[in-house]
Amino acid sequence: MSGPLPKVQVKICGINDAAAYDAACHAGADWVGFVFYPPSPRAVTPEEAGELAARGGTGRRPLCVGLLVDASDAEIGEVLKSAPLSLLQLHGMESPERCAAIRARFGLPVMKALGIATPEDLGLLEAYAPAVDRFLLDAKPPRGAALPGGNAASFDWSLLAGHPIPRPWMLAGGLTPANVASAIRATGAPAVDVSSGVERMRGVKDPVLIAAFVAAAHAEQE
Ligand SMILES: O=C(O)c1ccccc1NCC(=O)[C@H](O)[C@H](O)COP(=O)(O)O
Repeated sequence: MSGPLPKVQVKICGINDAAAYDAACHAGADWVGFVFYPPSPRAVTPEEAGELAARGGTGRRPLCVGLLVDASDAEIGEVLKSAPLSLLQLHGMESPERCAAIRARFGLPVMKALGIATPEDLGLLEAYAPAVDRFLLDAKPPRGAALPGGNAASFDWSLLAGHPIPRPWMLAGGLTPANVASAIRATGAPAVDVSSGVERMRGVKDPVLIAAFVAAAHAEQE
């Protein structure tokens, strides 16, 4: 017996104000991402993330993802005192051993972000697989970029064609309401992640673009 195919899941990353949080809830996003990386224009404090996640709303509540960049145990512990996270997104140079240690210490699932530019980059998947619960496949930061992610850069999606990915995963990097459907069709991504593509200016989310992105992704099926 076969039922309807599952919808592609959506994460809206870099939520930093109430309008964006409410728009993500209302649109039916599956996850919202909070950036705990002070140099980012999207950064929030753990307390701000906790307040946003506690907002009521008419829509379904998305799960909260904490984005961390080479954070220490002490920093992660501070974040978890205030922010109710369901998933830790590690977006720095964390090794497989560090990912495993964070997962064991904090008892939360870990999603490792990997920058993809060549077929060799996909070779890292096997090394990380035992240490993580999920992958986020993103573009590498452009030369000279100030941030390790959230740069509106995409990678060559054809690199993923026919390549087994040994954990659940999300596609990220340069996605927008206009290109997310083609990205899903080209890669078979079961989930997608966006930040810049739903902003009206760097660091400022646009509720209309959030709604358009979620609708375009949810119109696709795995
Ligand atoms: O968004 C940031 O400011 C950021 C800072 C440091 C590390 C990662 C960061 N963002 C990651 C993301 O928002 C996404 O997971 C991904 O890179 C896609 O971003 P975009 O291309 O802007 O949609």
